Amino acid sequence: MIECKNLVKIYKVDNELEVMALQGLDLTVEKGELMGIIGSSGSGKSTLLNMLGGLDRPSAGNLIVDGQSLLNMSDKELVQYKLQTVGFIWQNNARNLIPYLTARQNVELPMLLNGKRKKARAIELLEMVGLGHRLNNRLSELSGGEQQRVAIAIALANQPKLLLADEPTGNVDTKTADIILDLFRYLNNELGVTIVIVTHDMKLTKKMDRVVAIRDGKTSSEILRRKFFDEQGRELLMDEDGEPEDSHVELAVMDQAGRLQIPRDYLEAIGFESDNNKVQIELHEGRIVLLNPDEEQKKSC
Ligand SMILES: Nc1ncnc2c1ncn2[C@@H]1O[C@H](COP(=O)(O)OP(=O)(O)OP(=O)(O)O)[C@@H](O)[C@H]1O
Repeated sequence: MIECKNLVKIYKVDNELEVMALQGLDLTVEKGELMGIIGSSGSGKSTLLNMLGGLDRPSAGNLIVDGQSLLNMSDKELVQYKLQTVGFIWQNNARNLIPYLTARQNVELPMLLNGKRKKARAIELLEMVGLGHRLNNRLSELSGGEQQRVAIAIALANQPKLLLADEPTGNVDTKTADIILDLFRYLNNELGVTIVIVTHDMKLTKKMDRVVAIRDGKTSSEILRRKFFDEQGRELLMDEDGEPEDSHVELAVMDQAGRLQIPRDYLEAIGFESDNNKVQIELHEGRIVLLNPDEEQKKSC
């Protein structure tokens, strides 16, 4: 569904300063996948989502979504792409919603922009997100979690193949966040829509099969759900409460040139100083070992 290769985004600030928000990012997302993206503030998560949603254009690299290259698209094609291929859900749902319209009118609006007005479809979508009983309520009469569900129905209005959500649970409590994630999972199963969710919430990431971590504008690691097997080699399916502590494993992502990012706390554990930019790499009994060169030199004296 998504093929990002060596994606670069440079922002120009005051026509002089350049900020390299994405520094050669690689990412593949399969059709029908529900996956998460995490990373500290400023790592490039929103920039990536904006590129995927066609809200901004990449500076270089390759970005293909549903067979369409977002680098070479004309402005007209980009408008169609935004209307038909992707749906967006923001943390601040004021970007999705119009407060003085009812839930149903809000969902009808994007269909109207796409040249169709389908009352029945709007009702169907609101029922799908569990708001069949709130169709004619104005947005201001709904709770934060309910408003976010209207935002999801709006994002689905034009039957997108890809749903992008930027911190969709950032403004709601933990219980509502769980309900919203369950809703995403339900929609993913029912409609087969591919879903990419940016989140800070590590608890949410524990509920996903795959989470990609971004650091300094690059994919640094992938957190994958581990598979557990019984004595006969059959896969054990866990319910959420029965999941063990080590339900996920984190793997570093290596780029095509063999480069990988080493977590800062690992470097600190070997006494690596941040003003030093070299580590000693050794092959030891079939394992690659990183050593602090200063410590090694002291030992050999
Ligand atoms: N429009 C812009 N103009 C200039 N710099 C920008 C712009 N948008 C983002 N940046 C810079 O690009 C980098 C990545 O920003 P981005 O918003 O993608 O990070 P993020 O991981 O989403 O952060 P957060 O979790 O705080 O939202 C940051 O250094 C940011 O200051």
